[in-house]
Formats: sequence, structure tokens, C-alpha cells
Amino acid sequence: MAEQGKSQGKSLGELGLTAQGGRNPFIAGLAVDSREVRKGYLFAALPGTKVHGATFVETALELGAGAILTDAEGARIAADALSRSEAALIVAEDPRQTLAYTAALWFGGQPETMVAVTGTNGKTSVATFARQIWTELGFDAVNLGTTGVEGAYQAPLHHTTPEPITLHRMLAACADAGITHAAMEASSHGLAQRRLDGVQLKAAGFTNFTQDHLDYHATFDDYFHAKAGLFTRVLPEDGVAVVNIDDPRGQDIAELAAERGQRVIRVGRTPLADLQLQGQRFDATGQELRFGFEGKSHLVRLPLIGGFQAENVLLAAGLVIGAGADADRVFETLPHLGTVRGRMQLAATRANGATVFVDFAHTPDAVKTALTALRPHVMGRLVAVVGAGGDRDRTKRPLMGQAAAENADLVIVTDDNPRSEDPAAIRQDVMMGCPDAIEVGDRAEAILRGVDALGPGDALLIAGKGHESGQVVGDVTYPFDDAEQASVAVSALDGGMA
Ligand SMILES: CC(=O)N[C@H]1[C@@H](OP(=O)(O)OP(=O)(O)OC[C@H]2O[C@@H](n3ccc(=O)[nH]c3=O)[C@H](O)[C@@H]2O)O[C@H](CO)[C@@H](O)[C@@H]1O[C@H](C)C(=O)N[C@@H](C)C(=O)N[C@H](CCC(=O)O)C(=O)O
Ligand SMILES: Nc1ncnc2c1ncn2[C@@H]1O[C@H](COP(=O)(O)OP(=O)(O)OP(=O)(O)O)[C@@H](O)[C@H]1O
Ligand SMILES: N[C@H](CCC[C@H](N)C(=O)O)C(=O)O
Ligand SMILES: [Mg+2]
Repeated sequence: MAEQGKSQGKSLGELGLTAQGGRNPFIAGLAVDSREVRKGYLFAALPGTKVHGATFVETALELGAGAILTDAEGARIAADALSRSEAALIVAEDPRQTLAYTAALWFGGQPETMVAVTGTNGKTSVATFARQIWTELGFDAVNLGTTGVEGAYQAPLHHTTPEPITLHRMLAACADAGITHAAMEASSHGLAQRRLDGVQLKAAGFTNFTQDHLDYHATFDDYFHAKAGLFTRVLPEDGVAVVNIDDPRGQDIAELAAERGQRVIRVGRTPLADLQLQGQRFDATGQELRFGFEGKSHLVRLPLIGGFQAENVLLAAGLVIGAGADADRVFETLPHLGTVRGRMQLAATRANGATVFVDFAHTPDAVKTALTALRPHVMGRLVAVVGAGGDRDRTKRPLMGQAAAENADLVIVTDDNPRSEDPAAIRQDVMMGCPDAIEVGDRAEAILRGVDALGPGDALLIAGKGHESGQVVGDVTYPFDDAEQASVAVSALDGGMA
């Protein structure tokens, strides 16, 4: 859509596309949405979850589309409209993948050294740590994903893995701005829809695999295969796979990668790991790690809360090493890593020393992980504020409640982006897993109640929104920031001591 960056236009042939009847028109831009087509554009009419994009070919042609990329079914749907037009028709077996390659060629540039990370939880954290390590090593680096483009080039993103046109526009802008290193998140939606198939990866990472997104993927296996595609399809054979093998599905990924001839760096606590976490000691503000790599032992202090962040850090270190950096130099940077925004972030401290953390845990496993990770840093009781999003996987709600009940001493159930659903009904779903919890719909009030419950040595975990800056109710997004609300609550209760 729009002006499509620096490109002045390219022929279909230059974009690696072959049209039926040998037509080779000059293409002025790319669009996946018919409403964004301009004169001379290629319109990718993709099979969708609700409708086939080919339904909109007529509109695209009226707006001046010069070429249509679709699949055989799309060509049938649009046959009538196409027969009355001069537009070139490209029929591809997998038009989403073809679009990804086309977008890569259209925009031309991407940072020289790119890595991607997939998994249910930890993608944003790993991508952010990889960027921080590269920055410490002196490279101009970014991470791209849920929190936007961050680092030496910054821009907002609406998706964790943007569709290929947006993705490659952004990568080209990064490369133009001198960015040489980029770590991106590969969401399961992004992988299933081939959004990053045009990205040239040096290494790819796998964090873990637990329940999420069963609203989109038909089965758990489909969800797994979407993620595995990062290694079986996107990462080339000479790429390096960096895999958490403490996760049982990580072992499957490591095998798939090895079968493709990729070098595998196994990360984990197990003796089978190449980058092995051997010991961890926690204190109020961070942790010390002992780990081994290639016969050497290392001891570093991480200024980070949460045992799982050590797994994420080692995975990030593995990715940076896999992408070509010297291991010892990489390990020297680890004490300088900083908190990832909205992930185990210390948001406020009460006058009595009790602490308030904001975390993005929004799956059953993440709620459990975040709470158990906080435990060793906390002397007293652990309080959790938790809620589940509307218009998302409903089956995870009671499991999130249960994870909170099993791992916190007091649970407060509240709203988290109810979207088009009835907020009270979502809270009921969550409460099924934690019937003894306190229910407080208004999130600001829930945070206030949670902070109020804290005695000396206690800690509060506010789960679910992390870095988010709004509460989505119906079609309206109200400004809302958990970290800010934590400070407000502490000020209100302790008189300006946030
Ligand atoms: C569920 C999902 O992923 N949907 C994506 C999918 O749309 P769809 O298959 O549902 O589209 P559809 O409504 O059936 O329409 C089919 C096609 O017709 C086109 N169309 C539609 C209407 C029209 O007037 N003209 C037109 O051309 C659409 O652009 C689409 O290409 O294909 C579209 C085009 O590639 C994507 O933009 C769209 O992402 C939407 C925006 C989305 O919100 N996706 C979310 C769920 C997502 O991807 N999230 C993940 C991360 C989640 C996480 O980890 O938590 C992410 O990476 O951000
Ligand atoms: N390695 C891990 N294992 C288990 N849970 C984790 C791990 N890393 C992070 N988490 C939990 O998951 C939450 C989200 O972390 P993060 O944002 O890094 O994941 P993500 O995979 O990018 O999520 P999303 O799919 O929403 O983009 C964290 O706030 C934390 O509670
Ligand atoms: N990328 C995730 C984020 C969920 C965060 C949580 N606050 C919610 O709204 O459910 C999703 O869209 O499912
Ligand atoms: Mg993310």
C-alpha cells in the first residue's frame, strides 16, 4: 500500500513472478487489501479465514490493479472479473509465501544479520535481549515484534509479526538507517501465514510450547507445526537453530533442525545442552548464573528478576553466537542487560518495602511461570492480579485462574481487554479456576486492592498487560498502563512514596 518506500516500480519479472500468457507489466506497488490498491498495483488476493481475497478482485481492478496474485481457487472465483480486464494473473500454489518473497524483492534491503525466535512465551524477551547484546558489542541493532521496532531505529508495529508488505517496508527502512543486526519475533500466526518467509535468517530460536491461540489453530499439533515451520522452511540449511531442549517439544524441534542439516545449539539445564545452565541464585534485585559452553564455565550476575529470564538470556546469547559473534565476548555483555518493558518489571515499591511487578503473562503457563519465578525473590506473601482477554482462546481462562490460585497466596480477578465480550462473563470463566479469588472488574481498583494487601516483604504481580497502554472495551481503547496504575496506587496509599 501507499508509496511503498524508495522503490520506483519494478516489472513482474524483476519480482520473480511469472504471469499467465507471459505478461510482464510494470508494478507500482503491492497490496493485500483491495481497498489499498492504486493504479498499477499488484493485488494479492489471499485465501482468508473469513473470505477469499479473490472476492475483491473486481474492486481491485476498478482501482487500477495491474496484476493479481492468487491461488487456483482465487483464479476461479475471480475468473469473470479477470476475463474483462488486461491485468496480469499470477496463480501460485501458496500465494502467501509468494507474496512474502515478492515483498522482500520489492523493498530490496534487510539488515545483514537477522535472527528470529518462536515459541509460546518469551519471544519478545529473547528478541530484546539479543538486540541488547548486539548493542553492547557495538552493532546498530533492533528488535521487532509485540513492542514495535526498538533499539537504534524505532517505530510502532500493530502485529507481533507484521504481514510481509509492512515487515519488508520496515526492514528496508532499518537497513537504510544503517541497522546491521535485527532480531524478530515469529508468531504462530505469522509462520502459518508465511509472513516472514522472505526474511534471510542466520539463526532461529525456540523458547517453549504450551497452550495459546487455540481459537486460531485447529489443534495443538497444527499450532506446533506452524512453529516448527521456522526451522523446516524459513531458516536455511546453513542456518543455526538455537533450541530450549528442557521443553519436550524443543527436542522435536532440535531433531527436525538436525535432519535439515542445520547446526543446533541446545540450550537448557539438561546435561545434553551445549549451552548449559548449571546454577542459579536469586536475590531481591536479580540473580547469579553459572553456565557452561564448549568446555568452559562462566559465572555472571543478571540484574533481572525471574528464573525464566535466565533461559531467555541464554537463548538470546545462543542466537547472537549462532549469527557469528564470539561466545566469550557475548557472555561479557550479560551483566549489562536491562529489564524488558512490561516483563517482570519492578513498577513500584511501597513504603514498607513491598514490591509491585508488572508482567505480560497471558497464558496459563506464563501465569504459573511468572508467579513461581517471583517466589525466590520474595520473603513474604505473593498477591496476583489476573484477567483474560476477550475474543481470544476461551479455554485458557479457567486454566489461567487455576495457575494463579496454585501459585499465589491471594488472587484478584479483573478485566483485561474484554473487547466485544461481556467482561463479567470472562471473569466468571477465569474464576472457575480460582473460586476463592476476589473479583474486582475495574482494573485500577483491582490494582489498588492488590497494593493495599501488601505487608512488609510481600510482592504483587500484575499479570496480562505488560507494556500495553490501553484497556480495550468494545471498540474503544481507554488509556491504561499497569505500571502507572501501580505507582498511583502506592502514592495514594503511602502518600507519594511510589
Ligand atoms: C486471524 C489472522 O491472522 N488474520 C489475518 C489474515 O486475515 P484473514 O484471513 O482473517 O482475512 P479475511 O478477513 O478472511 O480476508 C481475506 C483476505 O481478503 C482481504 N480483503 C478483505 C476485505 C476487503 O474489503 N478487501 C480485501 O482485500 C484481506 O486483506 C485478506 O487478505 O490475513 C490478513 C492479510 O494477510 C491479516 O492482516 C490478518 O491479520 C489480522 C489483522 C490479525 O489481527 N491477526 C492477529 C490475530 C495476528 O496475526 N496476531 C499475531 C500474534 C498473536 C500473538 O502471538 O499473541 C501477530 O503476529 O501479531
Ligand atoms: N521462557 C519463558 N518460559 C515461560 N514463560 C515465559 C518465558 N519468557 C516469558 N515468559 C512469560 O510470558 C510472558 C510474555 O513474555 P514475552 O512477551 O517475552 O513473550 P512472547 O512470546 O513475546 O508473547 P506474545 O506471544 O504475546 O508476543 C512474560 O511476561 C512471562 O510471564
Ligand atoms: N498478543 C496477545 C496479547 C494478549 C494480551 C492480553 N492483554 C489480552 O488482551 O488478552 C493476543 O492478542 O492474544
Ligand atoms: Mg511477543
